[in-house]
Amino acid sequence: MRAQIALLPGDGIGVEVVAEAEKLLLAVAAKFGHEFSFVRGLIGGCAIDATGEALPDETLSICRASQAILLGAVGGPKWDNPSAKTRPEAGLLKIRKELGLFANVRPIKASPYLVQASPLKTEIVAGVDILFFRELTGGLYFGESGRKTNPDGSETAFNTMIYSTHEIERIVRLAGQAARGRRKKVTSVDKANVLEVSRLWRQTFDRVMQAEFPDVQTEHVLIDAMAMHLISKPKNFDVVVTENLFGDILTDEGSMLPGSMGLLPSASLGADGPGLYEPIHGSAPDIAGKGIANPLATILAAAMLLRHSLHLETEAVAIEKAVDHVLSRGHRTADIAGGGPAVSTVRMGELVLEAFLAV
Ligand SMILES: NC(=O)c1ccc[n+]([C@@H]2O[C@H](COP(=O)([O-])OP(=O)(O)OC[C@H]3O[C@@H](n4cnc5c(N)ncnc54)[C@H](O)[C@@H]3O)[C@@H](O)[C@H]2O)c1
Ligand SMILES: CC(C)[C@H](C(=O)O)[C@@H](O)C(=O)O
Ligand SMILES: [Mg+2]
Repeated sequence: MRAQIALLPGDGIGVEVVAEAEKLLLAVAAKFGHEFSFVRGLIGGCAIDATGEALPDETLSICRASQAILLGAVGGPKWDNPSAKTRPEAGLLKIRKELGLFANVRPIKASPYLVQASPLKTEIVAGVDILFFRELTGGLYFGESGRKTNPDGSETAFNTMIYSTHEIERIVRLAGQAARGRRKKVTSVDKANVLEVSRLWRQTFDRVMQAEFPDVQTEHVLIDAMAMHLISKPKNFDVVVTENLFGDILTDEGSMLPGSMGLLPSASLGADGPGLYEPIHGSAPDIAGKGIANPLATILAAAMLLRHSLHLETEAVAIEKAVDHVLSRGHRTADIAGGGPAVSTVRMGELVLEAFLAV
């Protein structure tokens, strides 16, 4: 098949990990006879430096003209000034909103080869397989916000958590559909004991699930309790659906089940148009430029890209198997090495490539 893929490496380790995923995509094209063309775009801090905008129009056009987008990460201390006109993260929020990418799918699967990499006990993490659906274009991230100076010179700032029925319905539907192909359970996470938005979320979830997915088991868990259950009994969860900020926080926490942020990919999907694929982690300024970042999250995001946007299931599975193989042989980047010997970002990319070419 022919496909155009937009590459947006972004900032910090984004550049390092996207380079490794790109090599894998090139190898997929060569091995399976596809024609992939890559177009590069600026996003985040590098885009602010070059154009003054975190998401230049040109990048958006490139993305709209592509079948899928692979993104590294945005942000870093250089652009952290709280009074700056714009921030790198604004570029990411804008691309999600502009492309209507309301569903952020984040699989959290503990590899049998990596149980030692988790700070949690083996009996807790072994066998964990959770699929998060994080709503991505609503909630506190996109509600009305502002800042004003009070008469006494102090300041007040606010953000608004806002959701409408149709925004909740569409993400709940995707979660219900996914559960049907899995263990048929959906957990909805909210704060309905306090927030009006969560009460609407809960009612809408119940209505959609009862009417359209009566065969799927459902439960509600409050966000604070979920933060605990996620690490005390993670095997209780199959599909989890939640609003934007709760999903952001819970999935970073959840990365400690497999053992590292550097292992978790994600897909951001809309009703139509290109999907956006990225690791869940950020630009990791503490390790950027050292060549030690784990590229597996981004390589696995490339596998999700092949599966969801290009419908190349065999190719996606081939990449996932190559990653498994490399981990089964004991190769580790520093984040999952537990102080033992570690390979570099580039070497990990090469090892996956070799394993991919060998099968
Ligand atoms: N999607 C994104 O682009 C995205 C996501 C999260 C954070 N950010 C941005 O990234 C910047 C840094 O944020 P942060 O430090 O809070 O979060 P981060 O995810 O960048 O890093 C958190 C910790 O995890 C480690 N880590 C992350 N990815 C890793 C990898 N692939 N291999 C090994 N270790 C890895 C980092 O070294 C760091 O110690 C901020 O500007 C933030 O806004 C961007
Ligand atoms: C960088 C930031 C805007 C982003 C988010 O909060 O969505 C990140 O943390 C993520 O998880 O993709
Ligand atoms: Mg996050």
